[in-house]
Amino acid sequence: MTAAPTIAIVGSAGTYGRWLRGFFERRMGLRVLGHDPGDPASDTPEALLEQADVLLFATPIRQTPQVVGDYVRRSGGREAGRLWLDITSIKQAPTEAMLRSRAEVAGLHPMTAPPKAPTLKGRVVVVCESRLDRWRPWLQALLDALEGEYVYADAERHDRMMALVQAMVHASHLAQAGVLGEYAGGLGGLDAIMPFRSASFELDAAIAARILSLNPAIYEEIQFGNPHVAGMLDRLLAQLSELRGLVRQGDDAARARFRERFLHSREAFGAQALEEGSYAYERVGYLLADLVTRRYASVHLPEDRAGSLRALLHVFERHGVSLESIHSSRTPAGEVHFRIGFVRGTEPAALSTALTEIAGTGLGHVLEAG
Ligand SMILES: NC(=O)C1=CN([C@@H]2O[C@H](COP(=O)(O)OP(=O)(O)OC[C@H]3O[C@@H](n4cnc5c(N)ncnc54)[C@H](O)[C@@H]3O)[C@@H](O)[C@H]2O)C=CC1
Ligand SMILES: O=C(O)C(=O)Cc1ccc(O)cc1
Repeated sequence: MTAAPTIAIVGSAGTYGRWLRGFFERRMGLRVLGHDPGDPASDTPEALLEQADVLLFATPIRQTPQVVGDYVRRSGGREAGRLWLDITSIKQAPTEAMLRSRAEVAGLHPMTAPPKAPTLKGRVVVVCESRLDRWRPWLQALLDALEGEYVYADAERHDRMMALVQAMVHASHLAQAGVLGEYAGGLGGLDAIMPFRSASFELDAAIAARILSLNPAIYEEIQFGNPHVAGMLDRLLAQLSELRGLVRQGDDAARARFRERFLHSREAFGAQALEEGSYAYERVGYLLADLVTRRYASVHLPEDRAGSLRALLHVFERHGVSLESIHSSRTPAGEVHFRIGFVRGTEPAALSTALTEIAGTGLGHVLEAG
């Protein structure tokens, strides 16, 4: 084990492979090799096995156990004393395949698509520590550098959890997307439905849209590649069937049964989870409401120093422009920017002068204004 190991990424041209290369090179200052059939200029598998201390599999879920098996064969024992990692969304089969090598083994599962930020700060990462010894301190250094929120589980427990955390959520939103598609003819599609939205509908539609925008192979495999999913779908379907039966029955007994079930689920959640979840929902509701503000500006403050936000706000104050909301988030480069909403009736000329002054003095970069 070395303090600055050479990393090799299998699947280096993929979405996560590219993000990870940037992370290892820029944030950890490590040498990175990579192989990907999609990138003819990438290194050969043999170069990876010959030169790398850490091998990381970032390959499609369905292929990963087979790809790992291929590397076990090619490596032929050279992997002893090295570390093999994977980031597959399903853990059991890839982990079993990696354990057939002589390498130390850990599985990581970032619960997010590669973010636009340079690290996984604030994002949950599941860690399956399968066979760790001398690489444990370096793995910890990697986790520290990634800045994630870590939860530990063995591969089997991970997959059971994912049947709920991912497969159930995806399945129910895909079902919603299907129903919305079927209703589109009669009601005019999502464009016609959205003006009637509740915050819940907006969030659910956003989740469905997100699922439908990302790599379909991942969503397919999260359903089809996890042995715990079929049982979860049975339960989901049973719950919906029972509800449908009660609604069709429609009498007081059915309503009583509905209330009973409702109360039962409330108890199962527990008072604290209900309170926290409801509060989280309210906060998101305020955020969504702020985002529909007619007049807004997104501003990046290039000077990361105490007082620069105050200086920015002072410009609005001097031009008589009142703020309605202010939120911060990250640009694709990982820089913080502020989205500022202005009160109804804001004078467009005053706002425009203020924004011109902000850009002109270099106080802030105005990324977007409306
Ligand atoms: N994209 C996401 O949102 C997340 C992905 N993951 C996991 O990360 C892994 C990779 O996902 P993505 O980067 O999104 O997929 P991707 O499809 O963008 O990338 C996979 C890459 O692997 C390459 N590949 C296929 N067979 C190979 C082989 N034999 N040797 C070397 N490379 C090979 C492909 O050419 C492709 O470039 C998956 O296991 C997925 O479950 C985990 C969390 C989130
Ligand atoms: O960021 C999102 O929308 C996702 O939920 C993406 C995602 C896809 C697969 C994973 O295993 C984890 C996260």
